Amino acid sequence: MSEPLVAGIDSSTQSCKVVIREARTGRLRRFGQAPHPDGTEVDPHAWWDALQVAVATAGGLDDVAAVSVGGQQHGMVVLDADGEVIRPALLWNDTRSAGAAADLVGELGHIAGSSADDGPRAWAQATGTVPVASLTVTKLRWLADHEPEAAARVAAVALPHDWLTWRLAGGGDLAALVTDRSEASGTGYWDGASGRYRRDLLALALRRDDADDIVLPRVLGPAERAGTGDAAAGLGHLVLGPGAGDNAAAALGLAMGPGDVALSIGTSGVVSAVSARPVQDPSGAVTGFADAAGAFLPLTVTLNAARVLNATAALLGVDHRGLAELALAAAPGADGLTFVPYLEGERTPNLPHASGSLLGMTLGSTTRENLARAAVEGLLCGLADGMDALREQGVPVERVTLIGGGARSAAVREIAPAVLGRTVQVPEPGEYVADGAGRQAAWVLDGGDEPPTWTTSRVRTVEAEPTPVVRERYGARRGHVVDRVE
Ligand SMILES: Nc1ncnc2c1ncn2[C@@H]1O[C@H](COP(=O)(O)OP(=O)(O)O)[C@@H](O)[C@H]1O
Ligand SMILES: O=C(CO)[C@@H](O)[C@H](O)COP(=O)(O)O
Repeated sequence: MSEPLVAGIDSSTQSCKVVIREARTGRLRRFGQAPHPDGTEVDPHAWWDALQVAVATAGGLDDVAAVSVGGQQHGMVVLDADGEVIRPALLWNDTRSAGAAADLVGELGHIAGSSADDGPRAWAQATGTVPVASLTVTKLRWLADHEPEAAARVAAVALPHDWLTWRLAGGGDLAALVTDRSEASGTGYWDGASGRYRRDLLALALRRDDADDIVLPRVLGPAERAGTGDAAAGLGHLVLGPGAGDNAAAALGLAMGPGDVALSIGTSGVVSAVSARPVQDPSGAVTGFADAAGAFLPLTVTLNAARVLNATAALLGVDHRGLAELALAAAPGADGLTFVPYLEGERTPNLPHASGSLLGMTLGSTTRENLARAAVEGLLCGLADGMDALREQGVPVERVTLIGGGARSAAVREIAPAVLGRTVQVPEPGEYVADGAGRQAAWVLDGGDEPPTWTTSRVRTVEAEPTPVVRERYGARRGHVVDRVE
């Protein structure tokens, strides 16, 4: 009998990736990818179209037994009573709901305590996370305030991966929408500690008294079947997994355990760790999300990661390889140049209106090499701050693994251990989110208590002389940015 195959999908910010692997061993059979449109507001049908192209490029799903979808977190997909998308989705990196986030934090402070100042603690206790513009709950408040007619039509709220799983199953009935713990925990209206939706917070956000009638996706367990594919589309043979948020899927793909920390350099910069207990950080630096295996995944996220490299390479007129060569040709610390990379505003620290800054420019330091190095060091400093925040929450940091598109840069790989002041594990370049989704699909198919053990990729350990001065300077200078001109 031939080996059953599973597919893992990563519907990420910039593209859709599909890996097809053997269910038992994890051996890679096929891969496909298709781009997503640019922008922080995207019609979900564009993700569906990209998924079709990526699947076709990966040789189709005819011989595949099970599939799970991992995806960018938090995006607001609002559906009307007929299951139609009401407006383009607002993505995790869309900062227009920053004011709504501040309003919601203050309002829960008044409800739970005596003043707006009690808000951060109240939210951390209620949902594990203090809302910022990235979270779905703040996007719903923005909708209620700016497009009230659309808000009044909302019959269901889904996230990108929930909506894609639902479409794979044929769509139709809103009651068929499902999600998993990791994604529910990123909405801002689900309490990871109790495993329950907080419909009072949904009602608060949408300013609707009838929020109990709004369909929220059923939250499935880590290896619970989400049903089967759409028979009318020839997908009836497919078992569907619950899927997961991208960071939780990556944790499955890397088989992370306690002490493991993933540093993902995609559109977002993410520092995440598996934790047996929920984390509630009233400072808002660490979000108390859940993972895809029944535990928790506290993480910190920056809005500025791989695209900082893209922008710097474009400015210098080089490709990724050229940028890495320039950065590695400069001395550590870039002769005193510091690049605070808040090009898209920032989420951690919560500075949605900030712009980036280049500080410490002198006639001597203003070179192409130093600019390239400062860009790499700047984005890594943001991640190093995130790692410190995790530690402050008692999360152990023992092994650090570098993943995401930015990890393909030799400069990022070589400079990361210097900035972080510790060795870094670099697995072979790969699609660890899609792999994690695939591993979940294999787990659902197998039905065991644990996900199958897959052969892991070769891992290189990268060391470097620590350069603490880089973080010291960054720490002293990151407060000197100005707001963007709107
Ligand atoms: N060799 C490289 N050096 C630096 N950045 C790279 C390299 N290869 C890919 N990237 C960047 O990685 C990003 C895509 O990474 P990915 O993790 O897939 O992002 P996302 O999950 O946000 O869609 C793109 O911005 C791309 O330019
Ligand atoms: O907002 C978060 C996590 O809270 C981001 O990690 C998004 O989930 C997008 O991830 P990428 O597409 O950049 O990998």
